[in-house]
Formats: sequence, C-alpha cells, structure tokens
Amino acid sequence: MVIEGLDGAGKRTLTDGLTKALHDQGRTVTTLAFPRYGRSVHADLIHEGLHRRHGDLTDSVYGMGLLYALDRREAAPEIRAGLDTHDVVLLDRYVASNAAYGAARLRQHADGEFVRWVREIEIDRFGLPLPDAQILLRVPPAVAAQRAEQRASTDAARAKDAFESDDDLQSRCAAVYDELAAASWLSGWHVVDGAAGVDHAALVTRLVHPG
Ligand SMILES: Cc1cn([C@H]2C[C@H](O)[C@@H](COP(=O)(O)O)O2)c(=O)[nH]c1=O
Repeated sequence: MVIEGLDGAGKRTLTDGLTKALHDQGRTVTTLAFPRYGRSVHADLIHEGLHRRHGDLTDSVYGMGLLYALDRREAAPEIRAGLDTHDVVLLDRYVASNAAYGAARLRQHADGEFVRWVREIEIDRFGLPLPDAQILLRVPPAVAAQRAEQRASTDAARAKDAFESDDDLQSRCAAVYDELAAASWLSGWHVVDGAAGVDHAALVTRLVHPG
C-alpha cells in the first residue's frame, strides 16, 4: 500500500494513523519511506542535490529520476521480505512520486514521455513490485506549502528543499498526481481529502476489505 502526495500533504501523519488502525485490526505492518535518507548512497546524493550541496545535481531531471529509482531498486529485497512476512507493507512515497515530480519539472502530463520512462525503468527493467493500492493524499498546494513551511520553522532537520521551495512546481505536481490517479497509473488509486481529518479506521476498511 502506497501513500502519495505533495510535500506537506501529511503523508507521515497518515502513515502513523494507518499503521495504528491496522494494528488495532490485528494486522502486522512494516513501513518504509522513500527516499531512504541515511540508508542509501543514492538517497544521500538526492538529499545533497535537493539542498544544493552539489550545485547543479538537481538540474538533470532524468539523472535525479534515476537516483530515486536506484534507491528503490536497492530496497526491493526489503519490500519483498516485508510482503512475505507482514500483512501490509506501507510505503511513504513510491514510483508515482518519481513520475509526478519529474513530469511536473519537465512541464509534461501523466501521458507524457517522462512518466512512460519511469514505468519502463522502475517496473519493467528493475522489476519493482507493482503497488496493490495507491492513496493520493490530496490537499490544495497552498495548504501543503503552509504546512511544509511550518514544519521547517520548527524542525531544523526538515528545512525546505529545492522542490518544496518551488510553489509552481508543487502546483504542477498536484495536477500530474490527479492525472495519474484518474488514469489508474500502475494500480488503483484512492483519493483522500487531506485538508479534512482522515478517518484512519474507515480508510483501512475501505482498502483492506474493498467493496
Ligand atoms: C521518492 C521520490 C521523491 N521525490 C521528491 C518528492 C520530494 O519533493 C523530495 C523528497 O521527498 P520527501 O520530502 O518526501 O523526503 O523528492 C521524487 O521526485 N521522486 C521520488 O521517487
């Protein structure tokens, strides 16, 4: 199960809430967040690029896309082990993040060349597992920006990165996410209003017992 959305949408809070609701229903859960900062050389290069320690590393959209993809390829055994040993593997961002942010940066849409490339690299070539369900935690970009700003002001470790500081990028990214969800890209999507409070138990019931 994958959680997707803008920076500041509230994905971490939703991950925690869903984990608790799944535990309450007697299910075992393992969680993983991408990029895996501090756990993979690819993710650390991404962090340095997003915080401008390597000047123009972020300039190449395909180069950055490949770093994100390699971080996930390295994590594939961990995801597969989680699927074998737990009822639910909860991923805070996955392949669709790469599609949405990269397409937004290139001003493309969900049916564009970059989104096709992400699928080809990550799913077809790297053989990453397809998600069974993708949750789009949808909030107006202005609300997400405000939350990211607040987080950055109270926690030095969460200083805004290059993508978070670009309001136009976030707006385009929100539009690509909507298109990906409407096209059922990779698998079925569940759109959740992140501006209102989320009923975690009800969402779990909807996802784990569909219909
Ligand atoms: C996981 C992932 C994140 N991103 C972006 C979304 C965020 O703006 C940024 C860092 O992610 P984070 O803020 O959730 O840690 O990287 C991608 O562009 N592609 C990806 O595959």
